[in-house]
Amino acid sequence: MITFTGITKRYPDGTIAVDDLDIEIPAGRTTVFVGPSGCGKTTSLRMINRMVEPTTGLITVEGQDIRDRDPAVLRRSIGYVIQQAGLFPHRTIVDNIATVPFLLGWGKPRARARARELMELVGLQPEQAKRYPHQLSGGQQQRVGVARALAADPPVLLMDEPFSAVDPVVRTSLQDELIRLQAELHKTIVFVTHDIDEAVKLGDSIAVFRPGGKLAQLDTPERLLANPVDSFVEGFIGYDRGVRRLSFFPARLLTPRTDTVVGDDVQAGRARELALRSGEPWLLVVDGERGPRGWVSTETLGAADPGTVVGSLDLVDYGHVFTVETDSLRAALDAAVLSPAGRAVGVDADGRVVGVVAQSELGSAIWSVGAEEAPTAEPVRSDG
Ligand SMILES: Nc1ncnc2c1ncn2[C@@H]1O[C@H](COP(=O)(O)OP(=O)(O)OP(=O)(O)O)[C@@H](O)[C@H]1O
Repeated sequence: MITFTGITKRYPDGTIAVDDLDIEIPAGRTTVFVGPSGCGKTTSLRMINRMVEPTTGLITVEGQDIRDRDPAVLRRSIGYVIQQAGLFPHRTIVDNIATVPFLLGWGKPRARARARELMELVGLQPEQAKRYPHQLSGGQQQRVGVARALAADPPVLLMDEPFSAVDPVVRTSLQDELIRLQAELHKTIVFVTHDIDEAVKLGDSIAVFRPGGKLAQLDTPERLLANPVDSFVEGFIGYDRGVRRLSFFPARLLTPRTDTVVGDDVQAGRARELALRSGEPWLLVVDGERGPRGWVSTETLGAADPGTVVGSLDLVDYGHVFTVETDSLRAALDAAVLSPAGRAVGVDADGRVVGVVAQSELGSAIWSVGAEEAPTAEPVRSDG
């Protein structure tokens, strides 16, 4: 655990970067510092490894006052990852990763063996070991930065906007990798970002800073989205927080309809009867394996020869699907909003159709969870 008690940082020019901060950062979890530019996130982070010294207050790491630790020794026990990786340009990738083990006097063979192990852990290829940083992409350099921070297996990892300089696709994959690594390693991670979506995705808890270096709210992502303490926090997390909060509720809460799903070998006349009976303007057509083929409207069915099989009619693209067992209500809502028929197709893990959810049914599920605490503190994530 890391604790801040009454921490204030006033820079020599009089700027108060952090103002009387009290915070407890639990061990083995990810705590994200988030807030607008200049609100003291980086300063707070750097006080943990004594790159910045507080003006007043006490910081402890695992119960020990960090002022009692030699700063250089302390830093070797705390991994540090920054934007654009900060790699040594004239050292190979393997030697960049082995920096701290070298400093700890491990000896080159052992340090390099450890570095190669870490390259694999963070998803780098062995043949990249002998390259130099400029020969890697930005995303790969960030992976090297993470591997370097983990080299001596420190219990604490400080990450200062580590993924903000890469494009959104690479960024998503780096975030996914970090979630996977953390599930395995259980480090005490303090992660700085100004992106609330990144904070919600990665954080077990989120500390929202307000201008002037004060803590506005410290909470789980789900509680933060449900109950922002004031208008500053509400404005910062965005007024679409209600929709984002649906990520914490499983799509299993929905009951997909099956009476509006027809096989592609069913005749149009029969399908039209089904549609009329269900009162639905669209039927979902599936193939012999229950894979989705597309939507057919009652108009198309009405205009078709009753003896024609629906699979040969003009079908409308079924859009995105959601996986009923593993996706969230938000994924189901996205699927419904993006569907040309205004209905979401729910599938099982093998992509077979489980049923269809209309916007009205989604609406009642969303309404029913409105005031509820989410069943899980972790966003529901699909495997895919
Ligand atoms: N060395 C310094 N000397 C004087 N003022 C500083 C120094 N470093 C930071 N500051 C000021 O302290 C305040 C907090 O800065 P800090 O970098 O901690 O904020 P931040 O929340 O991390 O911002 P960003 O998201 O833009 O990185 C800012 O007003 C900044 O200008």
